[in-house]
Amino acid sequence: MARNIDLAVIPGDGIGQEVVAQGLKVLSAVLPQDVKLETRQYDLGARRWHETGETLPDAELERLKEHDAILLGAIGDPSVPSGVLERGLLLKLRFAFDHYVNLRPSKLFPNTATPLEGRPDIDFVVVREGTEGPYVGNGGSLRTGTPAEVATEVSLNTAYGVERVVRDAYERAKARPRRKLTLVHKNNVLVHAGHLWKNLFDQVGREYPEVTTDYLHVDAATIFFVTDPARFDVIVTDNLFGDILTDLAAAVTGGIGLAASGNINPTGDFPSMFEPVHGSAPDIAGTGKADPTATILSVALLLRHLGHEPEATRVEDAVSADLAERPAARTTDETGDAIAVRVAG
Ligand SMILES: NC(=O)C1=CN([C@@H]2O[C@H](COP(=O)(O)OP(=O)(O)OC[C@H]3O[C@@H](n4cnc5c(N)ncnc54)[C@H](O)[C@@H]3O)[C@@H](O)[C@H]2O)C=CC1
Ligand SMILES: CC(C)CC(=O)C(=O)O
Ligand SMILES: [Mg+2]
Repeated sequence: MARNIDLAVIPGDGIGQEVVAQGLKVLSAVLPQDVKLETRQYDLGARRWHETGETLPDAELERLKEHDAILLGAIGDPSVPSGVLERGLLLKLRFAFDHYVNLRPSKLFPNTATPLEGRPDIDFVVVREGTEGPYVGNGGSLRTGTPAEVATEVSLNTAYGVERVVRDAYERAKARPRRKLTLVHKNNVLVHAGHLWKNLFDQVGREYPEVTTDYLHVDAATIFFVTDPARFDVIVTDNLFGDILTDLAAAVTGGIGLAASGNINPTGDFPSMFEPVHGSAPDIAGTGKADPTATILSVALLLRHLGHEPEATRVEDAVSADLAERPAARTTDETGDAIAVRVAG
């Protein structure tokens, strides 16, 4: 495997620009001298759309394919109609690069805010399906804008798509000490998609007798995320449920500013993409209040994905140490600097 890293960087919108700068700072600081980091910035997002009407031109998509991985900040801005950039840029990337595993780890770090009593030992990972479900854009509206309007948003679930993500989740569960996998869906109501998921979950599970399994309806899962999150080890779920659950997971494990993610293409046919779970946070953009930790932890996931395990661990340890001593009032830049100093030293 090539030791050098050829990275595409899409800072995007709002705080995306601010947090990605900190992620890159830490990445440069953690890499040993014999690993060369090459980055290419892609100007994609609201500014580009206003100037040219483009979201993600095909030529850029082609060029992005050539990189080892992508680091993304966040996409979306109030000045652009809702969905234009989210669908036309972010989801287009996830679908085009077949990021079918959306990996979202949750850990309760020391000294972080949590509404949970007794600071339980939370360490779970959500494997969110990334290319199907209600996010495929299969829908439309009739009699738009009239009192008789009807709108549909169809959830697409294929045996191919479900089986591969379920199998990935079993593999991850098998490799962890607790070896437990929970399927979250809503198969008491969404019977067509729900039964497809449950049947494949059970079928694939027969190949993993060492993994303990569990099923929860998504509404009940939200209860346990708050009352008993330590019960979870690996969770596998669909695109929409996973999106919602992982914001909740972030809120109970230190805040949205700490939640990292990887959009993984496990086959290696396309570059995987790493980004914080949060969005562009227009309410705090430009204030220096954005916490860059989620992006820095996403850099750790990126390093691990590219085979730089010691460096990934160094970043995670540095974040943990920084959080344990982090002063209350810190700017985005100061947090990036503090973690960069720790990984370098
Ligand atoms: N992956 C992506 O690029 C995502 C993009 N979005 C887009 O971002 C825009 C804003 O979406 P929202 O629903 O407001 O979600 P959001 O995640 O941007 O913000 C929700 C709340 O969390 C806070 N927050 C988010 N990140 C933070 C950080 N690093 N440090 C401190 N506080 C932070 C914000 O200030 C806000 O109060 C929309 O256009 C949305 O579509 C939303 C989620 C993911
Ligand atoms: C903005 C959406 C496309 C996605 C989202 O909220 C997420 O992936 O967490
Ligand atoms: Mg989300």
